Amino acid sequence: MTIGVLGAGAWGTALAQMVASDGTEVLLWAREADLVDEINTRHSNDTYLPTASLAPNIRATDDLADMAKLDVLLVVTPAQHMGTVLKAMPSHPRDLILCSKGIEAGSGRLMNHVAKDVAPGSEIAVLSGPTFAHEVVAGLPAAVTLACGGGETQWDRIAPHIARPTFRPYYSDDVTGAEIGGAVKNVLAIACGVVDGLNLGQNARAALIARGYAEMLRFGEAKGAKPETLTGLCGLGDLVLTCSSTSSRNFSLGKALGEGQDAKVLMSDRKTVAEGAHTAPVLVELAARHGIAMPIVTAVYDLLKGDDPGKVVKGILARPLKAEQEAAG
Ligand SMILES: NC(=O)C1=CN([C@@H]2O[C@H](COP(=O)(O)OP(=O)(O)OC[C@H]3O[C@@H](n4cnc5c(N)ncnc54)[C@H](O)[C@@H]3O)[C@@H](O)[C@H]2O)C=CC1
Ligand SMILES: O=C(CO)COP(=O)(O)O
Repeated sequence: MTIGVLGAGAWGTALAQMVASDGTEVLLWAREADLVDEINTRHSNDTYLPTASLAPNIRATDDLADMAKLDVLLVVTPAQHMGTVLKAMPSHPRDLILCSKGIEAGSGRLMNHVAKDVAPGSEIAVLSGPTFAHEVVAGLPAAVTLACGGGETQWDRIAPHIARPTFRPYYSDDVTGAEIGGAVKNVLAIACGVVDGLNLGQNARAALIARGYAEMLRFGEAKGAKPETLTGLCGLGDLVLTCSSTSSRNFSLGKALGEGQDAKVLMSDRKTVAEGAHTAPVLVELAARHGIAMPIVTAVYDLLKGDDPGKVVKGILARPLKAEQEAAG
């Protein structure tokens, strides 16, 4: 069984290191030729994961044809580029494990639909959960949802190649739920960062996490996700992690917005990806299409367009009172 990782940002690099930790040979695709060189000669990735000291059994390439020949491929590009990168491959491995967290702008498609369209012969799985790359690369314990479109047969085939003593996947067959958890929590993490940047306190943050989670459940229900998937690692687990720490790029982006920095400047200066900023607009569109109220997601969208944070928060608090468990509204 040969295995590789598509995308050498922080998460792709950490996943490569985690898989390589038992001596497995891992092929890591980076789009930057100088990064390929750096990984192969210095075993580091100073741009995206400066804390990492990579195993020598990780080899990097910038040739997509090398990746096509593998049996299992972890796909870890930013969500908005996944379709383009997969399309550029001459063929596709039998198992594609999608690790990116987002929804395709324009089409509104989840990543498993994007991948299935480009690689109809592959079986799709989704790996998602509370996993900061710098902790995983350091070998600290983490657990994830590994949702297998190919069911238990696919799980039996791929789980041994992902599970390591400090990295614990849990089986699910709910690919949609696993994806929705990761995509929606990124937007909610921006909102929690805003609360932090505005010094609105920990009560407000807890309220936002709980009400944001209600939005995630509502959206998940409309898209056919199982609610129990969203109570798990890829939903609530990841929401709690990213809504509580400046290690999250999404949370940090929100914090800067709350502190009054300009959204356009913040986005144009970025080298790393804050997926929530790309997911928020498309999520607002999808929520409208499904007739679902997602006021926190909409507030994040407004902030990213440049609305005043104080005004947006006032608007959220001034909404009509309602039942906590009401299905919509
Ligand atoms: N960093 C983390 O702790 C975690 C990240 N993720 C997810 O993994 C995915 C990748 O994020 P990171 O590895 O953190 O990225 P990153 O922010 O560390 O690096 C940016 C990546 O984007 C790539 N890129 C830029 N322009 C591109 C283009 N036109 N085509 C293809 N690739 C391009 C860069 O080569 C680089 O690999 C995201 O969906 C993120 O939500 C998931 C779990 C944890
Ligand atoms: O998804 C993540 C942790 O599970 C990483 O979050 P950020 O992309 O906000 O840094």
